[in-house]
Amino acid sequence: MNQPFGFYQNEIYFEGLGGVSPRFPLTYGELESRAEAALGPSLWSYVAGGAGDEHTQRVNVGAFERWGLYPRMFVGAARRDLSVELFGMTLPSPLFMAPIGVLGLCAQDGHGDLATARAAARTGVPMVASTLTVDPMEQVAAESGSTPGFFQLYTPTDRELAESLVRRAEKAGFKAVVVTLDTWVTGWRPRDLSTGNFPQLRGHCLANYFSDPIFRAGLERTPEEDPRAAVLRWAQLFGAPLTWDDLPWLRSLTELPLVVKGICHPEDARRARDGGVDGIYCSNHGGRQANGGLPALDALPGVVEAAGTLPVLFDSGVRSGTDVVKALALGATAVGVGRPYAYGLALGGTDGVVHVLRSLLAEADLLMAVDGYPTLADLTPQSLRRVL
Ligand SMILES: Cc1cc2nc3c(=O)[nH]c(=O)nc-3n(C[C@H](O)[C@H](O)[C@H](O)COP(=O)(O)O)c2cc1C
Ligand SMILES: CCCCC(=O)C(=O)O
Repeated sequence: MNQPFGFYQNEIYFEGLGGVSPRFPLTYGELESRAEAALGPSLWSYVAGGAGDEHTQRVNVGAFERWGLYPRMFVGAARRDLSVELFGMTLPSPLFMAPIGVLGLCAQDGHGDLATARAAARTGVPMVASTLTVDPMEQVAAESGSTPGFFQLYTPTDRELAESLVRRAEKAGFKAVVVTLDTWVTGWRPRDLSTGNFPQLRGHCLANYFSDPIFRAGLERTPEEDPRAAVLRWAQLFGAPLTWDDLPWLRSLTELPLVVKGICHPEDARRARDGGVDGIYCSNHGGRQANGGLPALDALPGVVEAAGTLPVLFDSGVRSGTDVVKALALGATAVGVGRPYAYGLALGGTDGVVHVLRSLLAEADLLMAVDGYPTLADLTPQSLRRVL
């Protein structure tokens, strides 16, 4: 489904909904409540939960309500073009799927990363595959068809292992490497601490490590023979607390476009740009890591300015097509959806993810039609007004 988006009117009302299905929820509230029932208490609290009292998570979402889009008339936006250039590729829309570790477990059959990659293939919306997938990255990459996929790296303390993961990602055909900087240690997450529920510690979602020759070489017995020891080894290796001194090494890991995720301060954006990255990913991890209170959307304009000509990817709090449009107007090149697509996966596998993505795109597209913004270039900070 790589056609330009701009035909939703016909698709939605006359052509069998174009992947948007009335079987699935059309409001975020209903999506959330049905996902809660489908996921069950422990997975639900892991996916839906955040750091501290989840203030940051809430303000991430609330920040979008503080902006309003000016409607413009006499524009004749009969056809919209939502396509975007990113890392030398033309994507049909600016939407992408943010990396979600444990995503695999959200599908009824436990192979949600593969189901999501199939949704990427069907929609043209790229998936950023987490390091923490249930199935190895090679299998995830193979399911995404002609839609480019990106690999998200959690940088282990063992550099050889990091290098091996990146080599495998290149070989598997991923088109960019996204290094997540804000999660070398897990944040204070009361919901998970109270239940002792960290799926990774039960050995879930560690396929990329357990299948890795460097990881395996560091074990006395294989993960199949002694899964407990393998999980403990993983926990020791998981996250390197990186400094700016490590950026040249990260840069040297690959010739693929390198993106750094978790940047919210303009000064960090500037230093990353000067350090040779190809993209800046403004995100506060959906409020799961720190409860510092800064909505990611409020950090976006400063990051965009500091990034200069580099593309800026954005996530954290996107719940609707109007949110996508507002993030674009504030300067994002591409906008990531997180929890909502995991909920779609929980409800309906690949079809559920396609539904969520197509609903977001349909709503964004229709907003651009009605309010008179036919292309992404028409969306600028001047298109918005602060309303609260
Ligand atoms: C259950 C869950 C697991 C996540 N795992 C990862 C991960 O493995 N790597 C990563 O960079 N970000 C991870 N994230 C963060 C997302 O990429 C994204 O930043 C966040 O979901 C955005 O917030 P939102 O979902 O509230 O919009 C995870 C988020 C959730 C909800
Ligand atoms: C150690 C955390 C890995 C998954 C993740 O990023 C998240 O749960 O937010």
